[in-house]
Amino acid sequence: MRKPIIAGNWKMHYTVDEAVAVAKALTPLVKDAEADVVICAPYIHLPALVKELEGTNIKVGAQNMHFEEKGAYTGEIAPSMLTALGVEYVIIGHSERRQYFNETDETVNLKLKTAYRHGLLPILCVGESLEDREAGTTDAVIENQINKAFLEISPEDALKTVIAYEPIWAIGTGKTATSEQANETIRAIRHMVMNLYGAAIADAVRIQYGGSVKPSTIKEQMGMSDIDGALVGGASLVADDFAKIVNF
Ligand SMILES: O=C[C@H](O)COP(=O)(O)O
Repeated sequence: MRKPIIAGNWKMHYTVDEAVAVAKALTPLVKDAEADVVICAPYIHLPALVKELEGTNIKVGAQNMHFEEKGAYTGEIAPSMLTALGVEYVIIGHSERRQYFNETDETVNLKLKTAYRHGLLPILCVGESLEDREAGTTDAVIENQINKAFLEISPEDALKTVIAYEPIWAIGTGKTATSEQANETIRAIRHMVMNLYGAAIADAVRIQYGGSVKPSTIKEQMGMSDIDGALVGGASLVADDFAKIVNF
């Protein structure tokens, strides 16, 4: 039985004070959640959020990190900087990083390896563009992302990964993939994981859906056979809305 996991990705929103206020409002609303709850916030919010959420059931994640341990990488953040704060999760390979910041399948693979080495739990994002979907290449595109992401990664580490399936055309557009579409692709991803690691790991690995998830869509999505949670952008910014999603 896979435990659901709902993660909010606050992207580039809020000042530190605003972020803390949302976290404070969210805490009592999700305290009895059956799902794992994570908030992935901008780097400068992380110390204050870890402090605010200490002793609650809400975990804190980063939205990216560098794959190197340290060095001359101006503007970057090393994994040990995150773990030293008490950050537990890190999003790797979000489509916005792939699209705007030259994230490649190779850097995604390097970042995953670094995350495991530091005990950070990665949320690995994969997904197709609208052109891919219309061309009927969705599964092939995602299989390539999955195979390259997990290159030389052990089954034990693979199991720690949360995979987020995010069709790029559904992110921030209000166009949600239908629950059936999302479930079908997530089932295909599970099959890809099985090809790499066998049935036991494929059955156990948690795979989220992301892309315009809202309080009104989550129940049906979570009722699907293979959807184990959600990576939520816009609707995670408001405590009431995110709580409704978490408490689906
Ligand atoms: O990381 C979250 C996803 O990009 C989804 O964002 P969204 O819920 O605003 O569509």
